[in-house]
Amino acid sequence: MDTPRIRILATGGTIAGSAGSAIERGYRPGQIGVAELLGAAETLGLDAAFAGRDIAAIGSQDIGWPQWDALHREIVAAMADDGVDGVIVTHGTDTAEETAFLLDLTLPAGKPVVLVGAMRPADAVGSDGMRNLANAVRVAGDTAAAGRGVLVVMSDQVFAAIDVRKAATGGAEAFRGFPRGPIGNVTPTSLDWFGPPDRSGRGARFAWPDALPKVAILHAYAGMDADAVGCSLGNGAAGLVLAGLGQGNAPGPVIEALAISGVPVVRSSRVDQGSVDRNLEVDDDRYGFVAARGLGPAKSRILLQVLLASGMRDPARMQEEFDRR
Ligand SMILES: NC(=O)CC[C@H](N)C(=O)O
Repeated sequence: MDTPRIRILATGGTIAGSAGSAIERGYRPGQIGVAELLGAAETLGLDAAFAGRDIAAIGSQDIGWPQWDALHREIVAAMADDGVDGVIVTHGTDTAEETAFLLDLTLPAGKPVVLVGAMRPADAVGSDGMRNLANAVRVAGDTAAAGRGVLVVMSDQVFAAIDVRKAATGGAEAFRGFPRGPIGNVTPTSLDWFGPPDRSGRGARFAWPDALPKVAILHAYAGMDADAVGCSLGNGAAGLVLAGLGQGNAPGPVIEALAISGVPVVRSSRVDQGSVDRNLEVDDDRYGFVAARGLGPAKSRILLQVLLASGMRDPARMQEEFDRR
């Protein structure tokens, strides 16, 4: 293949983070702009041609609608540009799963779109940023990366947006995939996919919304009372996601309050692994709840926001979307 032409959209995060010294513990994410990032990437001698754009320079804990809207617009433009073969988004790791999944729901299968981050700042000893970026270049430049949805590259592994979660607060290998683990292994000089693309030719699942409605996540715990439900509704939540116990459970009074909340309710789990299925201990049919299946709370919230933005209200229709992969 000809030298792949990669567009890099920078948003910040630890991959652009700096402590000012290799032995400094504290650091600030989003300190290194795309020009400097590209300069560093050029020195690696990768077989790729780069162009870049700064979308934001933030820790991803601060990401939200304005950055997502800009990012989506830039990626759509890059997909339509004959001079671009693949897109890389540099991103903080804290909310990479949310951004990746939102883009996954709203972009057509076409050119590869790859999110990449780092767990150690650029000037730390053993920084993982440049290796992850080199790996992302390898993936974004591979035509077989298209048709797999939005991808996340971390620690020599490729994850699909629908599976990926940040599963550890520290260490370079902080990302896991559920229910599928990684769908490929990557190094700067190799790329192995574990199967063929599963989304080839698919259009965008949802149109890009005009805005995302307010949806709250309620984290369940032993002894939880129903206050959180009332607070969220009082603050204008248009939907609620329960980060429930085990299979999406919560104490009886919480379930009862959710049932009469008058807004769509998705039951997910605070547990990292496994799915939440319908009508196991909670009678979803009776209460009108939606079971999150394989999606964790953060991604359940994104999907519920997109469904609400599309005008959907019927829990049965919503369940079909949560059942889809
Ligand atoms: N490893 C990281 O990228 C964390 C830095 C920051 N909290 C962010 O998510 O952007």
